[in-house]
Amino acid sequence: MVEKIQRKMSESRSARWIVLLMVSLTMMCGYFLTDVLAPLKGLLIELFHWDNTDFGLFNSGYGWFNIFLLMLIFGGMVLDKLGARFTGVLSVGVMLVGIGIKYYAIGFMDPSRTVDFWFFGAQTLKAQVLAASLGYALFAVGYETIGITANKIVVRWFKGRELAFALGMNVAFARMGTFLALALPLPIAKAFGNSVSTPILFGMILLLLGFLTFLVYIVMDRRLDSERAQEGLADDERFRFRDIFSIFRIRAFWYIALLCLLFYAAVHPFVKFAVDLVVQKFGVAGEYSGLIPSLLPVGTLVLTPLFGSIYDRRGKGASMMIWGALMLVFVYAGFAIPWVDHWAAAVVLVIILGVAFSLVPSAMWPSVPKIIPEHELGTAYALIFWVQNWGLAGVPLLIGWALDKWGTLPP
Ligand SMILES: NCCCC[C@H](N)C(=O)NCC(=O)O
Repeated sequence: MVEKIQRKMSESRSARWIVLLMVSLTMMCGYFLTDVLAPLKGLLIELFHWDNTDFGLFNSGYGWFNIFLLMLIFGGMVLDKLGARFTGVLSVGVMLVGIGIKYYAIGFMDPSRTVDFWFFGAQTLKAQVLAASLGYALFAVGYETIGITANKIVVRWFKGRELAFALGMNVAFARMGTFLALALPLPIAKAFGNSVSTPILFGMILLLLGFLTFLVYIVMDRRLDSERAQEGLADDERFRFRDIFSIFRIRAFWYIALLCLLFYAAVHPFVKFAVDLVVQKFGVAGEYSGLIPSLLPVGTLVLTPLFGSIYDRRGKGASMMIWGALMLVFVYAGFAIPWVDHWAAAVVLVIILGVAFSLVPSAMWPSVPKIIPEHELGTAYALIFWVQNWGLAGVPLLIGWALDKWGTLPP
């Protein structure tokens, strides 16, 4: 009996849910670290004299290597060529080095030191901001690559079964990471005498635990491979560089990539600046300011798997994405109208944003394997993330600059 269960890994329901849990925990730690500094903006300004542009620049660092050095696309190709196990370990390693640099910059560098350099003209920057941004840029390479790796793993284990629900669960874990990143860093920093670096250290320890859970996945995935090899079902179709061009020729791929760019560029920067928005526009007192933005990931925790399971049963992915996009327009119109300034309006808008932020990802990610073959999936997800990263990097920079230029309150 035991032997039968062991041999039939591919059909074991519990095996695939354990794989999902292990990989999702790794991702959750990455998501925590991505936004760990978001609630600490006030402390960065108070203790290190960062301004909005510094904060915007730091956040834009997220895309520097992924976009300009094409690291994300290479990550996708490595994934398709060398497999999810190798790519996952590499990604976590890169994340740890990047976050280590950021920890050093925030915890040990002199905040008043500046550096002069040339980049489209003479520039002077705070050395601490530059080092933290470079660390963040490196971290983001590993983090984005683990994102596409996780998607490919879930597709491998769940294709033909409850795929959208599983991808939705994976996103839900990620959102839990974002929620913890909004809720925990400030209390942790305060508990350690206003130490901005301690929450980063806490995140690094979490990521090491996430690495251990990834190792559990590796063991199970190896067994699945040997089972498939015994049954003569080994995945022998290999990715070739020219497959990129066949991905480019699929029109639906471009629609998804474009929606991904516009949608995520609107939502993720909101997470970074949301605390500021509820304080300054909706007049919410400082200590409660993290609560309203944290409703966003909490709602998506339940809704993303729910919408995913609806998608598994009924389809209609395109309609779900269209509805999500329309809701987003409504929400930002509400944020932009000056007389909509009651805290209750902020709560309602964030809840609607949460519904939109569940609808679109729960339909978008499982739509990709419907149009792209599995051996090109890593590269296809990477290309979509690459397009998306332009927005993730550019919009925070734009917001920081706009706040410094037109913000009515001092930074
Ligand atoms: N700060 C999180 C950025 C996540 C970017 C990533 N490329 C992604 O889109 N992941 C899927 C998701 O829905 O978060």
